[in-house]
Formats: sequence, C-alpha cells, structure tokens
Amino acid sequence: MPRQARSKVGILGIPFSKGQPKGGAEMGPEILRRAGLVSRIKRFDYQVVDHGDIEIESIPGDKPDGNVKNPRSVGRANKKISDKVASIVKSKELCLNLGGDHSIAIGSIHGHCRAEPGLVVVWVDAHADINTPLSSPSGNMHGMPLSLLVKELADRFSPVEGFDWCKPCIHVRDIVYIGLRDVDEGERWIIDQFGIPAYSMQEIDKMGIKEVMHHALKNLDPNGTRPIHLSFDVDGLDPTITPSTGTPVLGGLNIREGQYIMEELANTGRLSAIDIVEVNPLLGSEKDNMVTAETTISVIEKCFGSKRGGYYPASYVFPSL
Ligand SMILES: NC(=[NH2+])NCCC[C@H](N)C(=O)O
Ligand SMILES: [Mn+2]
Ligand SMILES: [Mn+2]
Repeated sequence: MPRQARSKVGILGIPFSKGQPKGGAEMGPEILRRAGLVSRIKRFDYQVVDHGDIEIESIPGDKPDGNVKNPRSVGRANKKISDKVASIVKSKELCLNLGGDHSIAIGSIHGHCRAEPGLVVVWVDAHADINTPLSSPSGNMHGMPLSLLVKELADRFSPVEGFDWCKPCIHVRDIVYIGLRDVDEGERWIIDQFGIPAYSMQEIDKMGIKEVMHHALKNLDPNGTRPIHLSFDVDGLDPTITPSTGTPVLGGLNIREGQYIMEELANTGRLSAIDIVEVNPLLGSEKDNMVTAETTISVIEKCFGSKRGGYYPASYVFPSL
C-alpha cells in the first residue's frame, strides 16, 4: 500500500478571521487542538512537530481598498503565513495549517509554491473562493483567495493594498474543485472561461464520490507526480455535521464522502500541505462545536493514513506468548 512520502507533519495554527466579518474563526486552532487533534495524528506513523500559532498583528484603521475589506490586515497576515509555510514545507514536513478563515490560503498556497513550484490545488468547499476584488459581491477576502494566486486573472483587477509581496504563482488549470454548491456569477464565468475542473454536489450525486475522485486527480495531474495542496473548507461538508461555520450551505458532502476524499488523497502519497479552515466555535451551541470539531478531526486524520478498516503503526508488535 502506498505510504505518504513525507514522514513528518508540521502543524501550524493560524488564528486569523479578518477575511470575513464574523468573529470566532480565529479560535479554530484552539478548538481543534482542545478536541485532541495533535494526539490523534500522533497515533499514525508520523513525527509530529507543533509549530504553535502564528502571531497575528492587528492593523488599526484598516480602510477598505475599493470593495475589498481589511486588505492590509489580510495582506500582512498572509505574508507571514507564506514565509512560515515555505519554511515548514522546505524542511520536508507535511504542513497542516489550522485556520482561520479561508483567506489564509493566499499565504499558505503562496508559501507552498515557493517550496514546491509544481504543486496542484484540490479545493474542497461549498464555495469557489475565486472572486476578484471587482466580481466579489461581499468584499470579503475569504471569497477571493484563488483570484490573487492565479496568473490568468492578474490583469482583471488592480493590485490590492497590502499585497505587493504576493505574485501569482499558479495557473487556473492547477486547481480542481470538489463540493461546490454556492458559486457567484463571476466565479462561474471564470470556471467556464478557463475550463477549471469543478465537481459540484450535482456531479457528486450523478457520478458518486469514487468516480469524482478518480477523474479529479486524473484531470489535474495525469502522470500523478505533482505535490498536492489540499485546501479544505469545513463548509464543504454538510452543515448538519459541521454546523459551527460562518457560511453554511445546505446539501453538502456527507461524512463518508469527506473521509473518502481524504483517504484517496492520502493514497497518492503526494500531499504536501493541507489547510483546514472556517471552523468558528462562536457559531452554534456547545454541542454544535463538539460535532464540528469531531467531524473535522475524523476527516483530517484520514490524510495521515487512518483507515476505516483499521490500522496499526509500523512499530506495532502483536501480543504473543
Ligand atoms: N471561504 C468561504 N466560506 N467563502 C464564502 C464566500 C462567499 C461569497 N462567494 C463571497 O464572495 O463572499
Ligand atoms: Mn466555503
Ligand atoms: Mn472557502
């Protein structure tokens, strides 16, 4: 059975929520850690390095740049994220980023690209998060991360305040979407215009998750050699199983589809960075928080070789007489 190429996991907490208006997403790393994420990953054949939480500077009086809200705060935080993720990936750790809202993917993909320029992006989400500052209906940067990273959209909007450090590093065709069900007009136009492979919930219903994963991975990287960046928004899952999140959308992935996606990605042996974003413990009840954290961890651990059919580590010794 193929194993992960990387034998170390570097965990990075990113307590940042200025990419959207609701407070609480900055508490994502804390709730996932408290629910036992680190020890759950340690059960597998990985050496776990916990890099703690990145320190976020607050930028007072951060005025919108046109339609874009909190541009300097998002820009400053993401520059830091990029530096940190680049160094973690360069030291051969599988970089696990705990968000934070989805705007943190700007820095994490940018930093990952610095270490692994040939990467591909698997974006699991109810949303496409590829609005440009001009197409965004909300001005929230968690709905824009991909537009700042792709080369093909660079001439469609003016540089954003706070992002002079961020040069686009991927092509639109390096992305595949899974789980879409709330896509803005401009985003759909981009997907069609550039032919981004996009498996919405409709394709998942039609083809089943097995076929979707097969085609998604083939489409993205026919030879199966490129490093994978998984950006996993917990709102890709159905809100009944991840209720504590800022922009829930009905009709999402069920727990088994979520687990299967992760198992298939782990089987490639090519995962080199993962974002887990949009867990917001200030939304919903205490029970909702627990359900969200438990669901999220049960899905994340599949990236590290946890098997539903059971598992033992390489060091396991069967008890005998
Ligand atoms: N990462 C997220 N949850 N994104 C939600 C984005 C919602 C909407 N498409 C927007 O641009 O504002
Ligand atoms: Mn989303
Ligand atoms: Mn998202």
